[in-house]
Amino acid sequence: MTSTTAPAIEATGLVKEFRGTDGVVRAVGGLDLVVRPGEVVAFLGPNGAGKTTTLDLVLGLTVPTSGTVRVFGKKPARAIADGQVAAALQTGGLLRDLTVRETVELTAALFGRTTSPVPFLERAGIAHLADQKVGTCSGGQQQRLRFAMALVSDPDLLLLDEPTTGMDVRGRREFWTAIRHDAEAGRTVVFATHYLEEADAHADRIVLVSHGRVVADGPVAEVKALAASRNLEDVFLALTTDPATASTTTEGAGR
Ligand SMILES: Nc1ncnc2c1ncn2[C@@H]1O[C@H](COP(=O)(O)OP(=O)(O)OP(=O)(O)O)[C@@H](O)[C@H]1O
Repeated sequence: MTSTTAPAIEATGLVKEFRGTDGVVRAVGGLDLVVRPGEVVAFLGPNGAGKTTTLDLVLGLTVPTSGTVRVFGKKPARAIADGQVAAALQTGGLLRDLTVRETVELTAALFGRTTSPVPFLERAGIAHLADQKVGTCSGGQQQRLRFAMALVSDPDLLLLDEPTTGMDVRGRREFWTAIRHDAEAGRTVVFATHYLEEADAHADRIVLVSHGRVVADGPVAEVKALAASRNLEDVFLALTTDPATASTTTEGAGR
């Protein structure tokens, strides 16, 4: 990891619209966010709130309709090329016919590294699956593999989209132990989740989004206090509404 004073993420007036059959969907609607190096941030919000789209924008997988996003002061593509950011996304990124070991070796090769895959497999708790074909791994095992792949470049910023979905209890515990260890070593971690207890237990800070905008942002205790509640679920329900009820606009741009 490298040391830098620039924000890990700086999003300003970020907007992303998609053209759909019913008009234009505003997935991200003017999002402002600064994540400082070393923070562990939980990104919460109802289905369709814009979490995945925001992570895609930070990764440069899609371009903003308007607004800007910088990663360690750079355009996302530059930060990725410099190995400063990596992600474990919900789907994709895996070749079914490779083994687990080969997958991590290939990832390392893409970064021009000849490092052994074993430490990454161990940290993701899947060393025992090294010779298993990816296509025969369970959903939770594949999630762990995506995590192992994300660790290969030793990124300064790790983006995780619903990282523990499909993981069993032991998997979750090992995963969060690994994340905490990384955070203590200075890695910035941003994770989108629907598991409020994971945000409560493992994040330093919660960013709650609804309809593509930040509706609450602060340390876990502060966000809970917003609804005079000790229960994060109450805050979530009080501050968010169902994006399915959101109206669409008729103008805008696609991906
Ligand atoms: N490629 C796309 N084309 C059209 N609409 C899209 C596209 N990607 C996302 N959307 C829409 O943008 C909105 C935000 O979606 P997004 O996946 O970012 O939400 P999310 O908060 O990650 O949801 P979830 O919790 O269900 O994963 C939704 O209304 C979704 O249908």
